[in-house]
Amino acid sequence: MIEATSLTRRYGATTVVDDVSFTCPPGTVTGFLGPNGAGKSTTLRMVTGLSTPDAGTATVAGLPFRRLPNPGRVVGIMLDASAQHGGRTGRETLRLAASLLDVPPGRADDMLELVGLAGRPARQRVGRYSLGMRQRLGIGLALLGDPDVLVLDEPANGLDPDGIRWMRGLLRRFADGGGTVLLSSHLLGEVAAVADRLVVIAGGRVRAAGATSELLEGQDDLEEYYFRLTTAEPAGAAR
Ligand SMILES: Nc1ncnc2c1ncn2[C@@H]1O[C@H](COP(=O)(O)OP(=O)(O)OP(=O)(O)O)[C@@H](O)[C@H]1O
Repeated sequence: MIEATSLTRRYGATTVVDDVSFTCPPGTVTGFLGPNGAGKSTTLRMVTGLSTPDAGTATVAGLPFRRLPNPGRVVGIMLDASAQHGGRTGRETLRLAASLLDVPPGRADDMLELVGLAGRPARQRVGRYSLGMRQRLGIGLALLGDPDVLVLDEPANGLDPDGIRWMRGLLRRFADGGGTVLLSSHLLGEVAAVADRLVVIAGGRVRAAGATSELLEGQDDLEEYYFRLTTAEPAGAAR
């Protein structure tokens, strides 16, 4: 599971993540929602040890990410699907990652199959991939170490409607098998379709958090509800 407690991050005089707390229990998908610049990526970077909080803590499977003995086997991460070397093929990318994680090379091929990149796409250079293909490769990389936890920044970005449906199914099955998923998005409708729980942030502060069914109960217009949540002043904002 993932536990964030009062996470805070400042850049210069600006607090971009302000006292953010949430829990992602095993067996659930948590959607982390907010508009551009809300602080989602910064929070995910703190959860995955890429950025050090100015205050607060984040743990994955009970430990701060940097203290996990074999992090790739515990948590699969996709923060930037375009971060892969463009000169390697999809298969080479996964094979190399498999050797670094010390998983059998055959697992790389299994992942290519799983994410729909087996065959010709596996032999293409990643630099030639569409954004949707990069997202698929990123998911394959995240799943390579057979982790219990997935942390994904905007995984639906660049996927076509079919791809989005595929991604939902994959994440649902992962969670139904006991896994923990935390994924970010700008789009409430898209996330509400798969997430059991939602954490909505704006201006670095949590605006709403809880079970999706409870938060959305009686809300006929998701867009309007989301707009209200993310533009209203947060409770106790005067500080
Ligand atoms: N390295 C940095 N230095 C200075 N400011 C930063 C840095 N990284 C992020 N920020 C600022 O922190 C704020 C939150 O950014 P963040 O990327 O976490 O938002 P986000 O919710 O992921 O947005 P988006 O949906 O656009 O990706 C923004 O105002 C951004 O400009």
